[in-house]
This record gives sequence, C-alpha cells and structure tokens, in this order.
Amino acid sequence: MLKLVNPLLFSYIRPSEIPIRLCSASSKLPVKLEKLENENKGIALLRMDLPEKKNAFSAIMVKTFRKILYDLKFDKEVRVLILKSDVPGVFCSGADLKERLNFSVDDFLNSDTHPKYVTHEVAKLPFPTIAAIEGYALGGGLELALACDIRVATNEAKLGLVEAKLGIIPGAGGTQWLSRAVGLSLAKELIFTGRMITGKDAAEIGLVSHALEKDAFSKGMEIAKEILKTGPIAVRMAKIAIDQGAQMDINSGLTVEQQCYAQVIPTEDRVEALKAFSEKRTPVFKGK
Ligand SMILES: C[C@H](O)CC(=O)SCCNC(=O)CCNC(=O)[C@H](O)C(C)(C)COP(=O)(O)OP(=O)(O)OC[C@H]1O[C@@H](n2cnc3c(N)ncnc32)[C@H](O)[C@@H]1OP(=O)(O)O
Repeated sequence: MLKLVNPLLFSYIRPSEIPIRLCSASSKLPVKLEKLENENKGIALLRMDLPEKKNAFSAIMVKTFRKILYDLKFDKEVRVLILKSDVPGVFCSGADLKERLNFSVDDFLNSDTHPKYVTHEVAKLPFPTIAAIEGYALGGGLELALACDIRVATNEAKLGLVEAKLGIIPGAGGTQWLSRAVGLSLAKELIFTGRMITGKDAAEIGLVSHALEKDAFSKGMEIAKEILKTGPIAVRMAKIAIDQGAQMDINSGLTVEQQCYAQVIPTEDRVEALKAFSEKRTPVFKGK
C-alpha cells in the first residue's frame, strides 16, 4: 500500500538537506551522536573527533554532520543537544584550510560541503543546543558554537573569528550571530582584527554564558539536566518565540510570543504542572 507522506514535511526539506550517503559505514566517523540513557534520557551529545585536522570542517566532517543533523531535527526523543569535542585542546578549527588550497571560486561558493550547511542547520534545530568549548574554537568552529543557543567554555579556551586574517570574512553565520551576541561595535572590532580571545574574556562580553576553570562539558551537562526538568513543548515554543521574535520589531515579536503561548495552553503538561503544584510534588511531563 502507498504510504502517505505529510506534504508539510516536503516543504521543510530543501535540496541541500537531502540525506547524504556516507562512503564507508566501517570507516571511523569524525562526528558521532550519542543519546544518553536513564536519568539523562533526552540529552544527546554530538562528539567531534577528527584529531588529525583538529576537528576542521573537512568534506567528510560536513557530510557526517549533515546526515546526523538531518535525522536529529525530526527526533522527538531529544530534549537538549550538547556539542563537544573528543579531541583535547580544540573544539573546532573551522574550515578545512588544506582541502581549500585547490578550491576554485565555484567550489568556495557552491560546494555542498561548506561549513554553513552545518551551522545553519544547528541554528534551526527545534530543541536547545549547548556548545561546550574546550581549547580552540576558530573561524567556522566559533560559528558552530554561535549557532548554538548556549555556550560554555573553559577560561583557557581560545575563541576567534579569524577569517579576516585569511583574507575572507566569516561565511557560516559569524557576522550575524557574533553581532547579535555581543553587539555591533564589539563584533566589528573582533571580526575586523581577527583577534582571538580567551574563554574568560568571552564570558565578560557575553559571548559565552559561563567560563570554568576546567571541564566546560560538565557545566553543559548541568544546564542540560536543568532543562530536562522543564516542559518539553514549552521549551521548544520558547525557542521559536525568542529566535523568531529577535528578527522582528517588538509588536510582531509579541504576536509571535502569543502564538507560541497559545500552543502550550492546551497541553496535558500544562494541566500536570498545575496539579503537581497543588499536590506539592514534581510534575511529570510527557511532552503532550
Ligand atoms: C566558513 C568559515 O567562516 C571560514 C573558516 O573557518 S576559515 C578557518 C579558520 N580557522 C583557522 O584559521 C585555524 C587554523 N588552525 C590553527 O590555527 C591551528 O592549527 C590551531 C590553533 C587550531 C591548533 O594549533 P596547534 O595545536 O599548534 O596544531 P597544528 O600543528 O597547527 O595542527 C595540527 C594538525 O591539524 C591541522 N589543522 C589544524 N587546523 C586545520 C584546519 N582548519 N584545516 C585543516 N587542517 C588543520 C594542521 O594542518 C596540522 O596538520 P599536520 O600535522 O598534518 O601539519
């Protein structure tokens, strides 16, 4: 029998998002998705692991990322995603500068392995995303962190949109997301100079929310666990309201907020929270 497919799903898939087949299932993949279990169920980890290129966005890295992200955005089990590196001393070193040595102008502009296909998709994920930055986050690597909702770093981490030093500009979201995170003037100073700053300094200007002595990942987990206790639909709706509202004038933003508010009011979770309050217990949310 013909299986009917929701037409809305088609409108959500653009050609650039068509799933990519990875060459070899047995080869070691540079990004892995891990879904945590038991009391941490709902938390997923995206672990970058391409040590020989310091987690640069090589073609295989981007293809693997895109495949995982394609599946992830429809995954109803995932409540929070943490992006981290398994390579000591680096979060992500940005575009693959070696592969680019032989790129034509057309390759630069039209390659389907451009880092923007990762960062733009991360920014569109429907659940909260947290970047745990330890070591270098440079160029596209910082853009990846900027695509996330929340960033935490170690004091010693090194963050920079260094593209101008390479004769280019950030091309995976950096000019837009950095200025929204720290303001136009500071973003311009950082991008025009290509300066690297420490995680500690990044916390002072609001580029990351927390800077830790060590172990940014633990801080990311702490935040993720806090999010797990809240209403799943509420969090997704809050993300839409904040992200869409940020691109609008205040009255349009307030209208979007009302539309999202209207989505949470009819939910079972809303009723459960009120019941739990009067019964002096913790609510058990079902995401319904
Ligand atoms: C779309 C975006 O907007 C555009 C961009 O992202 S532009 C790219 C911006 N990124 C950069 O400029 C970072 C380049 N890398 C570096 O500066 C340094 O490698 C680093 C600070 C990350 C680490 O330094 P260090 O610890 O001394 O390691 P280093 O010896 O340089 O690197 C180890 C290996 O990783 C490779 N590597 C590091 N970053 C790489 C990158 N971005 N692309 C390809 N290979 C890279 C090095 O070439 C080296 O390989 P080798 O052993 O075969 O020579």
